[in-house]
Amino acid sequence: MKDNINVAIRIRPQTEKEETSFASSSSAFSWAINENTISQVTKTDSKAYLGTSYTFDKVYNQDSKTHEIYYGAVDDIVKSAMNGINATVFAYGQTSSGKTHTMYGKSNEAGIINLAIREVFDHIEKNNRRQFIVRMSYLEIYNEIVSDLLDPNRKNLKISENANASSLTHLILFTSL
Ligand SMILES: Nc1ncnc2c1ncn2[C@@H]1O[C@H](COP(=O)(O)OP(=O)(O)OP(=O)(O)O)[C@@H](O)[C@H]1O
Repeated sequence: MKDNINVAIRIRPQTEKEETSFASSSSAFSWAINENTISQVTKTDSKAYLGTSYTFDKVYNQDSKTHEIYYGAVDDIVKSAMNGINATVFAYGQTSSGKTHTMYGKSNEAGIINLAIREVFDHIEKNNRRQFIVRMSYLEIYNEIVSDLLDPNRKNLKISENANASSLTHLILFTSL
């Protein structure tokens, strides 16, 4: 991978409500995708640029499937993690933008988490000369409260710094109270 940080955008299809309000709004604009750039265009002409464009490492349109995003933007990161390189994949976006749909998936479309876990265990199965220890935690950070979602009592977690971490790496640990 070329850079340490890659940003991919996924555009989700409009809901029926959004379609209706889009059709009736005179100030609404649309987005045109040109390779990795999205540009604001008038809603009637995808070539009539309104001036604002943003470029990302990857842009996936509303017809894209989660497995395309996984193999285009995530699989290399999971593979490097399996070779000892620290890696993070996270979804960021306003409410209802499609984070859960993309990361968690549905019964008919596996999410990024499912596909990543499958890759982790495929890698372990193919490398049976090495010993792997897989640890998992499942945390929620909501309104600055950290909860352990695997704890049936959902205790809030205390955040503390790891005193042994080097001055360059300030590792924040989530610990149970
Ligand atoms: N790519 C997609 N294709 C079809 N439907 C989608 C897509 N992305 C999201 N949706 C639908 O849009 C709605 C909102 O998506 P989702 O719940 O994933 O948003 P979210 O970002 O997790 O929201 P929140 O931050 O409020 O939890 C859901 O009904 C979901 O099924």
